Amino acid sequence: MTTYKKIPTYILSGFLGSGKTTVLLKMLADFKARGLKPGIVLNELGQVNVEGHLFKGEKMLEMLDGCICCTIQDDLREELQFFLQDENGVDVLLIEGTGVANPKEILEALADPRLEDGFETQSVISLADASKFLDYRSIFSSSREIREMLNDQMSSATLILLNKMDLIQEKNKEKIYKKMRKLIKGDVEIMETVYGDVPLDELLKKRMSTVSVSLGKRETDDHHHHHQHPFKAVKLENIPAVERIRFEKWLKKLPESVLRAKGMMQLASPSGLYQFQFASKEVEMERMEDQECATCLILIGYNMPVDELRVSFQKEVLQIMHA
Ligand SMILES: Nc1nc2c(ncn2[C@@H]2O[C@H](COP(=O)(O)OP(=O)(O)OP(=O)(O)O)[C@@H](O)[C@H]2O)c(=O)[nH]1
Repeated sequence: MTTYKKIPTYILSGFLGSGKTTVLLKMLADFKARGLKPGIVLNELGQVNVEGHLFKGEKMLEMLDGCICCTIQDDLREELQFFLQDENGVDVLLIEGTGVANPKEILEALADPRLEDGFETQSVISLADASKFLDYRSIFSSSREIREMLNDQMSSATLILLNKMDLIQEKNKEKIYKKMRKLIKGDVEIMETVYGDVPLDELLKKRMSTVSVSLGKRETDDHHHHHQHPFKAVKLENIPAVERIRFEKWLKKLPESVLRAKGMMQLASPSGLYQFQFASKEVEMERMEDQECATCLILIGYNMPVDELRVSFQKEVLQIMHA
């Protein structure tokens, strides 16, 4: 029998804006420094990957406008085959789900008999935004589906990164740990992080011995392919130049139903094209090297009042009064 080396695979999980891409980029940089060739599977909720430029030159598959956990779980299976072809070989594979993906479903896709011999899941690294961990549990207390998804993101983990510790209120720490301990398996380690900073060796530890997914239960996919995501991504395009201060003010005043925003904006001053990130009520902007990209604003949230948001953007940011 021929034996060949399986590709060590890491799953990055965690809710919207918790810091998955931040950790992924650190892992990539470290792999390269060690002379390893990484492969990446990225899944975005919006129709466009606004962070695409960060991965220039990488072997990457993007799965846009869907979510690994439902409609494109089959695509994930198909596309993972890409990395099994000799010419696309990689030393290690990183899979980042959307912020609303259930890592169990990713594990299930990897446990497919056609893939099982090719990939070996080492760890499910789940990030939690420490500054929002308790808030989210109260905001979503009335939705069983979301609560379960948030809980599964923690309970399926083999390592938890309690991220954004710089934004946390000290008095909440004990409550977070209490809640977290109830969700995770006893021996799962929790590491406190800021910008996902952990030694790579900790992230790379093989923390998964057997994949606890029952393939017997795949039941022709009847149940989990039909749920509707309560989360939606809305995209605004062709946006004229905006004043940075006005835009940031608008972002910070967004209703709680908007959980995350990102995109590409043309700023009036300082003038230029900027990529922006909005998570945990914080805004980050970075000037793009390539100033030719199209502008867009992606809002991700839960039951968002889309028309109101569009109108308030026009009025408050673009100052179009007759919107
Ligand atoms: N203050 C603070 N900001 C952080 C930290 N970690 C990440 N961020 C910022 O939070 C924002 C979201 O981080 P990402 O790494 O894009 O989060 P994500 O989980 O990939 O987000 P989704 O794309 O929504 O799934 C970015 O602006 C990050 O720079 C942290 O520890 N502290």
